[in-house]
Amino acid sequence: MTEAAVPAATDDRPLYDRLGGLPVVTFLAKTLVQRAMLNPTIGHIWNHKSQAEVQEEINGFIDFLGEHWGGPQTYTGPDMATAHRGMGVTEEYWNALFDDIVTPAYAEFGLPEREVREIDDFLRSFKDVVVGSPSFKDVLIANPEMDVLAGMASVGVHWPAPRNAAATH
Ligand code: HEM
Repeated sequence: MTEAAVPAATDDRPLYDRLGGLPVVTFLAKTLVQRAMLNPTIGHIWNHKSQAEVQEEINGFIDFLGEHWGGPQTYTGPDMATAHRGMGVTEEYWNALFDDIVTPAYAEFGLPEREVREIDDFLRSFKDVVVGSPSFKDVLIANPEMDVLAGMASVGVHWPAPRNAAATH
């Protein structure tokens, strides 16, 4: 990023515009997914994804970020719990994503502190609906008669757990 592209701390435009719009959001989305695929801890998740699936995922990610960051995009994909339910994302995977990929990228790409804070808070806010789901295949192995179209809820595996599940009253 050139010095001229760095937005002032008082710039009141949406994050999308302060970052530089579609070219920068596209670059961030594709670079993060590309590095996730190459990462030794989480790369295996993409082992059997087709080129088209990966490209669709990146395009969906661009729309998702654009919609939330003030761009013109409309995200039409599944909500984040649905997108990651049955993926088996663990705490270790989550930490690999941030420690190996996301956090180093902020400095590498010279993003200003304010934008780093907003991006980081945004991405991390999805932790509860990304991390902790059992893998769908493991649920099936434990319940071989499960109706896979009815999903894991049909055999009593609810993820994320209903918000009031832990309530004691
Ligand atoms: C270790 C953590 C994560 C892993 C391993 C992961 C992995 C994946 C994979 C493999 C897909 C594609 C699903 C498919 O092809 O059906 C996906 C979808 C998606 N992920 Fe994640 N993800 C992680 C964290 C996040 C975070 C922090 C966000 C930020 C909001 C995010 C946003 C999305 C979105 C928007 C999609 C849907 C794209 C679409 O279908 O249009 N993911 N994720």
